[in-house]
Amino acid sequence: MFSSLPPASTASLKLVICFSGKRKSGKDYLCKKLASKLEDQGLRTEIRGVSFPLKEEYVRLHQEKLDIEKLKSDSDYKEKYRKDMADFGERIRNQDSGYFCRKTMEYVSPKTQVVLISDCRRPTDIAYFRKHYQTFTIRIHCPVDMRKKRGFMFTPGIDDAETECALDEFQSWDTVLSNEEKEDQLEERLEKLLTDVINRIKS
Ligand SMILES: Nc1ncnc2c1ncn2[C@@H]1O[C@H](COP(=O)(O)OP(=O)(O)OP(=O)(O)O)[C@@H](O)[C@H]1O
Repeated sequence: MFSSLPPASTASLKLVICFSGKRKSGKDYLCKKLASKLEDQGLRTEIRGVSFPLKEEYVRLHQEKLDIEKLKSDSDYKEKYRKDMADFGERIRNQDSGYFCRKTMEYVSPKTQVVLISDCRRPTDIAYFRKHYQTFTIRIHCPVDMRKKRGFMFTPGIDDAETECALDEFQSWDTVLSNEEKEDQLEERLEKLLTDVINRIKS
């Protein structure tokens, strides 16, 4: 029923950058910053999420009138449906752990050179991208106090679930990036990250 072979439409692709981090650690924020720096270097980028096709299929299969754009944003709306969607994703992943990784790559333009995956949550996500593409993996660290300032509130059943914790003990990141510093320190780290990513593309 499922196939986890990568889609064939990624002819120009040089690198898949995998972001991981706890809720409100700054995955989307840093993903956009890095994408913008890569674009400045003349590279065509695209931000995708493992959860994007999950959300799209969840909406398609459910009778309720869900708003996909609101589900992709940081609103209360997203929080309300997060748990049920996670369970839905789990059922599909149990049959094919690479299903949503492959699905999200199906939407990538053939002209895209660097894909940034904003939300890797499991070792199987990392394993999928490493198996099929040249990758660069990034774990974002951000203290809980700072995450709270950015909108995090511990929610039992979500923040202690596998979707939020499965990569806590994962060790083999290409880099660990702290997102607690002041803006100028972060800028320095992003420039270093950009150099490392470009080197990976050239390797
Ligand atoms: N270094 C930073 N400086 C200023 N604002 C930041 C910084 N990092 C993140 N933010 C802000 O904090 C909030 C949470 O960040 P973001 O949405 O990127 O987190 P996330 O890890 O993608 O969260 P989620 O897991 O819920 O999707 C956003 O409003 C974002 O703009």
